[in-house]
Amino acid sequence: MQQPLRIAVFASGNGSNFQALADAVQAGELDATIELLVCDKPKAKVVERAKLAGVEPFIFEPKRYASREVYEAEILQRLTEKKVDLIVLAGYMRIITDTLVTPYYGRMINIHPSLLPAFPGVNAIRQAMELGVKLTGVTVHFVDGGMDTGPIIAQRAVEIEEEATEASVTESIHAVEMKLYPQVVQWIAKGQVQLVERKVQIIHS
Ligand SMILES: Nc1nc2c(c(=O)[nH]1)N[C@@H](CN(C=O)c1ccc(C(=O)N[C@@H](CCC(=O)O)C(=O)O)cc1)CN2
Ligand SMILES: NCC(=O)N[C@@H]1O[C@H](COP(=O)([O-])[O-])[C@@H](O)[C@H]1O
Repeated sequence: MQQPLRIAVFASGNGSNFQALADAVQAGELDATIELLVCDKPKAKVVERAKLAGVEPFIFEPKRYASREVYEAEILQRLTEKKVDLIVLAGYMRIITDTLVTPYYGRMINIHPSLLPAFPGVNAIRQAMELGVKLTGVTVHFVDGGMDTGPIIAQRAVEIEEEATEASVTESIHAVEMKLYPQVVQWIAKGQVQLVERKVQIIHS
């Protein structure tokens, strides 16, 4: 009997993706345990969601640390104590340094609200709307030292209708994310995701 995947979710905001993962675990649809929520914003709604879900929070304030590397070293210690297998970035709005990328390369993923490599970084939906693209979407990728440059695991397209607004596109993208992210984490939990150099192969049973 395979042990559940031990994951840590990193988030900075509302936490709808965290909630989708926690709900999937609760519903028996995700063979994982959420061992830790790491959050850089003490007042973020995701902290409340974690408490309601019984997930231990590790909340930190970057400005209280000498550097990114210092707070990431403290986070790494907690991840090691918790024997975390996979880091899941879910709206975590901090650039991650090699302090975490090096030990967790191939075991750290991110969800991004565009079809990378288009529109990396923050405000991806606004970037897409301002450029007038007709198709955007969602990308789940492994995290490397670059910004949204890691090997792509899965993508889903979202059409931008004529009368669409940033709010309506955000709603459509969130709906896709909340379905896709738990699916991808379950593929990883079942050993169905293989990273070969910079290409990702999904083994569908
Ligand atoms: N090494 C990596 N770190 C992160 C990645 C990644 O692919 N590689 N993805 C991001 C998520 N992200 C966009 O997808 C992103 C998050 C944050 C920023 C950013 O500039 N953050 C500022 C602080 C913003 C704030 O004060 O709230 C910063 O870190 O100085 C850009 C892109 C997660 N990390
Ligand atoms: N650059 C990363 C980025 O923009 N991530 C995006 O932040 C949102 C978090 O929502 P949530 O807090 O409700 O899960 C999600 O849409 C995610 O794709």
